[in-house]
Amino acid sequence: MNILVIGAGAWGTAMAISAATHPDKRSVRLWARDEAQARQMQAERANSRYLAGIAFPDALQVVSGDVMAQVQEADLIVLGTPMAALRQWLIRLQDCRSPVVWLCKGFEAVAADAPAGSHGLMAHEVCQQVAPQLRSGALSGPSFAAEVARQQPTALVAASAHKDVSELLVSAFHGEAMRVYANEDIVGVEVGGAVKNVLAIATGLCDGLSLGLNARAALVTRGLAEMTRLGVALGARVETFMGLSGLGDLVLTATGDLSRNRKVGLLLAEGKTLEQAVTSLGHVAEGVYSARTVLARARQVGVEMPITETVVALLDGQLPVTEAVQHLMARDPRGE
Ligand SMILES: NC(=O)C1=CN([C@@H]2O[C@H](COP(=O)(O)OP(=O)(O)OC[C@H]3O[C@@H](n4cnc5c(N)ncnc54)[C@H](O)[C@@H]3O)[C@@H](O)[C@H]2O)C=CC1
Ligand SMILES: O=C(CO)COP(=O)(O)O
Repeated sequence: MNILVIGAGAWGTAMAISAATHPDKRSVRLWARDEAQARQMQAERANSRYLAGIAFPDALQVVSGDVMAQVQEADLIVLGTPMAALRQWLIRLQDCRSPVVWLCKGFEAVAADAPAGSHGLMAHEVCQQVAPQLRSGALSGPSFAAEVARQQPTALVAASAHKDVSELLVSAFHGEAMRVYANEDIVGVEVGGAVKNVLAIATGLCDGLSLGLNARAALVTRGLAEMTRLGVALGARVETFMGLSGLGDLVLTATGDLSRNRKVGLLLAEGKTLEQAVTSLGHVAEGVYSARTVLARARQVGVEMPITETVVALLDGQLPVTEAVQHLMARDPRGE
């Protein structure tokens, strides 16, 4: 199988390493848009900017330049870019004959001053809009790039409306260190992947303010409830939220110190501005860009998401960090 990964950040690189170490021989190319970065990776046989200290396997080739020539030769195209670049890539790849899958977890961003009622889309909705003929899907689930790149055991979920696409994803990545489960519920998988990032900002804040383990467990549990409410209202299945891309990724991201979204919350608790927090990461934290859209979509379908609402107020500078918890605790009592 010939796999092309587009986007050489932490996650694209980790998944390219994972596919290239698969016991069944694969040819894996990792395409970087920055030619200087590609040359450096070729020389060092590592991605020192995004995944320092992890050597590339022999079957991984780093490429740059004319991407469409690379696309022609691929049996599977994996988009490893952030959500913000997804739309432009799907437009470029709309006539592609091979399946295209994405790794990004988020909803399209909306500007703070966007007209009321405007909202961004989930990745599969963007695909339906700009490239409906593509055979496409998403790969998601609890997975820190550094652990996947070091071949530490990981389980992912392959979501697609096309059975042959999820089967291809399973055969591309399922191996000794990685299990890949298929799931037809792409709405549930994408809602889980996007909302857990927003909730991880909240738990980072909670832990940074030393509010305790009880508070963190409450945020994770009530966060799962609001994620599930939104997903079901958008057409997802409840069970998906008990799976890898729901509870699994929420627990990982909300409690794991490798998470960039959690780190944003920790940095805000330290008194950093949002800009300082985001700049210091050196990687994308999708929750920062998705939170407003998650809330807009929730309001549109009449779903309450108090934790997300609090995170949005914080990110928009409408609520001081120290008042965020009182904001949540002051809510009227209700049934669980
Ligand atoms: N890092 C992780 O552990 C995981 C990340 N993800 C998701 O994967 C996505 C990417 O995350 P990371 O790789 O960690 O981000 P990153 O910040 O480490 O790297 C992003 C990469 O995308 C490239 N890029 C940006 N715009 C591009 C464009 N238009 N064309 C081509 N390349 C472009 C950047 O140059 C950079 O190499 C995010 O949506 C993230 O939520 C999902 C699972 C795990
Ligand atoms: O999606 C991830 C783990 O599954 C990575 O989370 P962060 O983007 O918060 O690092």
